[in-house]
Amino acid sequence: MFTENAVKLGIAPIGWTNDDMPELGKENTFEQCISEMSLAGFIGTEVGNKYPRDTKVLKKALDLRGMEIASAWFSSYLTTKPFEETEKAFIEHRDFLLELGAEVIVVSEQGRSIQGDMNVPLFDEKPVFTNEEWIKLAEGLNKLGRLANEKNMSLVYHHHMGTGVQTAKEIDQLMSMTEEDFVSLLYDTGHLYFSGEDPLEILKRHLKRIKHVHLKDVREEVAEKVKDKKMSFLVGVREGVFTVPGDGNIDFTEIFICLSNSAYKGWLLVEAEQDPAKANPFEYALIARQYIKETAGV
Ligand SMILES: O=C1C[C@@H](O)[C@H](O)[C@@H](O)C1=O
Ligand SMILES: [Co+2]
Repeated sequence: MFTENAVKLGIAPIGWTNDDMPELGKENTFEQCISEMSLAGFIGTEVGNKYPRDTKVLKKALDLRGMEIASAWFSSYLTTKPFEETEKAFIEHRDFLLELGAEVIVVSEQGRSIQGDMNVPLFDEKPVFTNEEWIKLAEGLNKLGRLANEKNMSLVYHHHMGTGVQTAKEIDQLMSMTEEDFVSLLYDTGHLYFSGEDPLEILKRHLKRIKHVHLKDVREEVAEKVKDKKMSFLVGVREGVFTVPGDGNIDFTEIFICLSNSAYKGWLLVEAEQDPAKANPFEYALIARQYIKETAGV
């Protein structure tokens, strides 16, 4: 389905050790994590909290396994902190990724985010940005995107549950308020489905802006439970709302067809945070790899 070399397959470390809840998978080492990724047939990864920060050490460990860095998450606070603070941290993050050879920088606005609050009900209390916050966010992202472009890199914005950019309407608003030369979109299937959106519809609508893909599946019955029982995002993750493609309720067939028929070039990165004590990360990486082979032909 995908033409040769159009996409690269990666997997995030969050199934092995969870940066948002470091107690999940604390026993799994960095070396085990990247070895199992490679053994399961992936050639890339994003940076997790156990990865060495020394780029030479990190690159050597990855090179030994034929792996590379696709990107790493950056939390912006454009709506709540002075721009200069976010700018300084962003430049450091950009330069770290540049040294590692990454081409995209994942950015998610965390001003008033509830994604890290263990006890705040996800569906009742997500932030809704005011006009003033939207303007700060859009203007700030345009500036950060310019800084990314200076190094031939792209800023890819991560819409996320529990943040001010979660729903289809909010994604549309962000895309319309930012400049396409500076702000691209990270398409995360799991966050869209969990939010109650149609991932395929968003893909078709913003295809031209999408420069990075997170493949996450959702267990529908757990998503319903999170909503009904007013659980937080993190409790939902612990309960198993997310899983690897092929193991949940999203049918990726049309998604892969749409991406492969487009000009998309870049990473398809499996990202399925769940409790590694319940879902063995290596076993689930193999399930994902097999599903992608069968469904996307790569
Ligand atoms: O890209 C992501 C990074 C994680 O830290 C986050 O919580 C997860 O849900 C995600 O999509
Ligand atoms: Co993601």
